[in-house]
Amino acid sequence: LAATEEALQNGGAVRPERFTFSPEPTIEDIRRMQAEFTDERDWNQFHQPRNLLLAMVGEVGEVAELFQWRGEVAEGLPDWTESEREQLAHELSDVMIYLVELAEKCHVDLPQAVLRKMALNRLKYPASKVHGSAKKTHKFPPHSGTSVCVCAREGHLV
Ligand SMILES: Nc1ccn([C@H]2C[C@H](O)[C@@H](COP(=O)(O)OP(=O)(O)OP(=O)(O)O)O2)c(=O)n1
Repeated sequence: LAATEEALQNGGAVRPERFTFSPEPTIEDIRRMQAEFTDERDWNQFHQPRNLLLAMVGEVGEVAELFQWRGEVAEGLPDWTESEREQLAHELSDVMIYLVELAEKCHVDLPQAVLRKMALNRLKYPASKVHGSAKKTHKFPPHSGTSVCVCAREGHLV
């Protein structure tokens, strides 16, 4: 029934089901688990913001290495082996772990910051204006991104 409803909404075309994540762990769960990991090892002394940023960028490089020289790959990575997919899962997790800890150490409440940023994205790229086009049709004036305060809940302006 759901597929039929979606097909009707899409003018008859059946889209493959979207891949979704598990609801847990939350970003706060990840922050807490990584905090426990670093506390247990007395590693906070090394985990200042700049070091975490460099560690994260290094892990982004490791993700890039997995895609290097392969050409474009289709969604779901159909031609990758299980081992290559697991390697990718490890490297993406490393990026996420360092990103979350970097945000923590910079006192950025990441889940809420994401909501505010998505609300700004919606304002900058109204669906009615940009539908089907990847062009940058509108730019904020310089510095407005840092001074505009948007209150957002669940990605919508309130
Ligand atoms: N000082 C450190 C070292 C590691 N980690 C954690 C966070 C990352 O999730 C993971 C990174 O470990 P490695 O530096 O060993 O990197 P890789 O797992 O990618 O191994 P390699 O670089 O050998 O491929 O371990 C950490 O929090 N702080």
